[in-house]
Amino acid sequence: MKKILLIILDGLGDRPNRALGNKTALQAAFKPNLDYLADNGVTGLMSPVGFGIRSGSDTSHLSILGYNPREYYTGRGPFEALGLGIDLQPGDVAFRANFASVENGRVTDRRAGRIKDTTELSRSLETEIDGVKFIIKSGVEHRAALVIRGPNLSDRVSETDPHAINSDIMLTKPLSPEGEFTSSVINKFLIRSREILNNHEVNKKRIQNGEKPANEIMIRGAGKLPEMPSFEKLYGLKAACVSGTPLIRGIARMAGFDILNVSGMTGRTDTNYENVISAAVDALKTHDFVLVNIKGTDIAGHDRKPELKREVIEKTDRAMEGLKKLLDTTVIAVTGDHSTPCSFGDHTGDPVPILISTSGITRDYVKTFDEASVSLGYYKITSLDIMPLLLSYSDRSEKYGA
Ligand SMILES: O=C(O)[C@@H](CO)OP(=O)(O)O
Repeated sequence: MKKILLIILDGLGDRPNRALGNKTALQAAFKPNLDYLADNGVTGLMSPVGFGIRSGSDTSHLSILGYNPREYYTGRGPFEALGLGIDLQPGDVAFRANFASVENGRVTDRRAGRIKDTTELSRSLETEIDGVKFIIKSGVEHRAALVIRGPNLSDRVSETDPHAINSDIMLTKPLSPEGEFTSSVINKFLIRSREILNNHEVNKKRIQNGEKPANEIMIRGAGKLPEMPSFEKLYGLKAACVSGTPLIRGIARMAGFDILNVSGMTGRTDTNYENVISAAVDALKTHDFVLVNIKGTDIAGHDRKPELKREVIEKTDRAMEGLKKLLDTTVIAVTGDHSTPCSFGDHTGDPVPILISTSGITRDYVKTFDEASVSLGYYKITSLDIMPLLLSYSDRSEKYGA
């Protein structure tokens, strides 16, 4: 039986970009190590969740790990909260929150200039209103998690993220009668937060320095704690997660993974790629399955920066130099969780390249790892097919039938 290393470059898939000579970032990148693995493996295109679905990183990662989101997904919020170390309790409602910039009642930046640190801002917003406790914890850049705790709370409330700039700021609405109390108490919190954030020293300083203020908190992905069987129970695999992204850490925590901390791992484009990959290689000594998530590709896609996306791919590739040596004992798979084309600036339903490499595998004829090349590869699959394939290539599958 072999070990399994699954490396996910977040938002990897792309479309041809004029700035890169009509190539995708993968096509334009110098990536000898990814190409080596593709050449010495099988490749193909993988559609996250299903063909043409514009999945989020939450539903796609769940499905890649074999948890059908249609069965287990209750919203993004609980995973963000768990990933930030909040001990979510049954009855809590959790949200993903963005610190955003607002001018004259309109959102000018959904990410407040990718602000570096919102810890002080989050601290200033914690409160209790009408018997409901508001717990807010900062994540990487503009990201945060909001958890509300109290009796009779419902996740049947609308989001306040317009997902577009120049849109009016929003309040929540109940999505059904059971969401009425929750919506009204959240709106009190949001109105109070605007006041606090607009007068906060951090924002005054940002404006003085010519930076956008983080003066609005927008929420989305309401959900309660999901119930999921552990990864070990599902597959008999002891698993570890190497990711600087709280959402991914939260999904892995829910699945019972060991969550590793790595020096220099930031969850941004400036992460220490060498440390991330070598921590994963180390973890293979003590674990059967290691999941790595590299977030930089998705950040570059959202920010419409094809050169940056190419750079993230090249840095990841360089850090992967030593992986060839593992192929006798390990199945190595590389893919994305969805496409974030730089030309679109958001997730699309385009399929993502996938490679699976290990010694002794029957190779296909593909020699380079990019969207067009792997379309000639062996597989056209959805994310729900990945775990059965990894189990089979690592000689861990149970026989189906007698
Ligand atoms: O967290 C993120 O990186 C993205 C989703 O991929 O969300 P947002 O657009 O709110 O930054």
